[in-house]
Amino acid sequence: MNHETGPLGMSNSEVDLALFGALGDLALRKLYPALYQLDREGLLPETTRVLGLARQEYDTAAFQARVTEALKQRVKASELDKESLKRFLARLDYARVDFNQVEGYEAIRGWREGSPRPMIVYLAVPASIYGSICRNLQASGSLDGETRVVVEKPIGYDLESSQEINDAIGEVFPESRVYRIDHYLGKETVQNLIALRFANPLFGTQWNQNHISHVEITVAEQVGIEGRWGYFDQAGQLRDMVQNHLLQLVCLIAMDPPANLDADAIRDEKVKVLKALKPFGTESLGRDVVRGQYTAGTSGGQSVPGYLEEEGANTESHTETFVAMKTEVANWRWAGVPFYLRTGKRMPEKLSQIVIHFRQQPHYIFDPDQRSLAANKLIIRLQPEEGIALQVLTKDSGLDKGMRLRPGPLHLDFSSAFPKSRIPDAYERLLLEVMKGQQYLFVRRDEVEYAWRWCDQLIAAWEAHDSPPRRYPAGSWGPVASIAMITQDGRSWYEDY
Ligand SMILES: NC(=O)C1=CN([C@@H]2O[C@H](COP(=O)(O)OP(=O)(O)OC[C@H]3O[C@@H](n4cnc5c(N)ncnc54)[C@H](OP(=O)(O)O)[C@@H]3O)[C@@H](O)[C@H]2O)C=CC1
Ligand SMILES: O=C1O[C@H](COP(=O)(O)O)[C@@H](O)[C@H](O)[C@H]1O
Repeated sequence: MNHETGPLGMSNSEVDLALFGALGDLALRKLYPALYQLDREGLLPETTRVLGLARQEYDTAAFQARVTEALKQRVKASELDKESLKRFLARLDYARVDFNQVEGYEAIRGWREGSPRPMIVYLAVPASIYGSICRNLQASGSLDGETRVVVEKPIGYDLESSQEINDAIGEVFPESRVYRIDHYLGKETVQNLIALRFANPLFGTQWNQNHISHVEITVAEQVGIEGRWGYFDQAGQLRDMVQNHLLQLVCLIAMDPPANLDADAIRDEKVKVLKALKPFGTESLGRDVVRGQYTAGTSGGQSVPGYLEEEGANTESHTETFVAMKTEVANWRWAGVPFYLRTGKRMPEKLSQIVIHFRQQPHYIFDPDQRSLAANKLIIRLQPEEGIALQVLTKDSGLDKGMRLRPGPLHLDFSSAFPKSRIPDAYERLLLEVMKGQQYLFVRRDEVEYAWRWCDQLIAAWEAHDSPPRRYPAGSWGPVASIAMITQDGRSWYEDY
């Protein structure tokens, strides 16, 4: 094992992890599989222990059995070996606690008795109870000056509610010990964006409005709302996906080079991008933003219900399950370069990709019929099949082709380029970084707030117009208007890879 050594001679990642919401969806689907994989790869120090906290009547053995069941559903059988599983389960304890009652928090102190390791408190619970948990942790004497807290998105529903939540966390934890998760920042290719942009002079010199004509970001989900009507109908796709994941991607594409890789150097640059996002006015709202809601259709060859027929649905709902928009980062580097964003549920496939479209050569000398081909594209695929492809033009081979051009990719497919390395899930990376005490992949308070500020003005404009979302059948690429939105600029959503 290779862990850096920290204070007290312990490795920086030697920690105790208290997991609030231990029997919830996020914990079962994402956190235990990620912790298990870290353990299996030898990245969890032997001393690391996990205390699961929830209000159900379990004992440690029943909890371990529930975690085993979750791992069997989520981890490939070939990666779930007996020895690793046994070692992982031995780290787990359980305590039944009502998070709103300070009395139950004694269980944490008991579990921590004598531990020299810092504690990580992971709040896998609704944001509405973050404040109450932080206060109870403090009142029960469970904290020390090293405890870190991890919180999930969405932080609030708008700027005001996010400020209340962040204030409540901030009364107990300084910003340097708050880790706000946006799991897109843990995805392998998203981190590669930083390497690609700032390690390659080839791109560094071209990365601005002189050389880039437009940027596309598609985050398409095949799933619907997965039984989360209660949460999703209050949120909608703008709050659920754009306010956090898509705006983080915009930041990483548009930010200026940070002075170094320190968390605050990176986050300072991201905040500048959020501040420079152009707000929508009445005219641009109608032209540059499309909201959609799925109706019944097919997904993966199966018939699926429309949004208004999902379990628990309110048939009057105008909540959007799809958004497409054209926006701009109004600054020196990006003025005049459209950023086209689209994200939706129940699309034909799961596909997250960024396409950087470079400008054409100023003077074109090849076949006029091929002129539309004549621009390079950089395609950054986040999922599935993570990879990066640069589309370049070469001469078509063959004696009869003359100087015909042929577009083709210079392709880096991560799984074939690095065949032995498993691509880790985002939560593995993020958990590891919290354990090491490194914040650069986590979102600072001002980032959350500037992102809300921009979304709030858009939501206010929608509410003022109160028009229903456009319908699109499940299994399609969204409302036709989202295609018209980009074709009105003489462009189209990129579909090949
Ligand atoms: N699920 C996901 O894929 C994602 C989730 N998130 C965020 O992660 C967080 C957790 O989400 P998710 O796992 O889906 O939520 P769940 O509702 O599935 O899980 C929450 C857990 O917290 C427990 N809990 C809630 N209130 C209390 C309380 N007062 N006392 C004791 N236990 C309590 C619940 O217990 P009980 O079952 O008894 O109510 C449950 O175990 C949320 O902030 C969510 O927005 C973010 C991205 C994706
Ligand atoms: O945060 C969320 O993300 C998921 C999509 O994540 P991905 O890693 O599968 O792309 C989304 O389904 C969910 O609604 C949202 O809350």
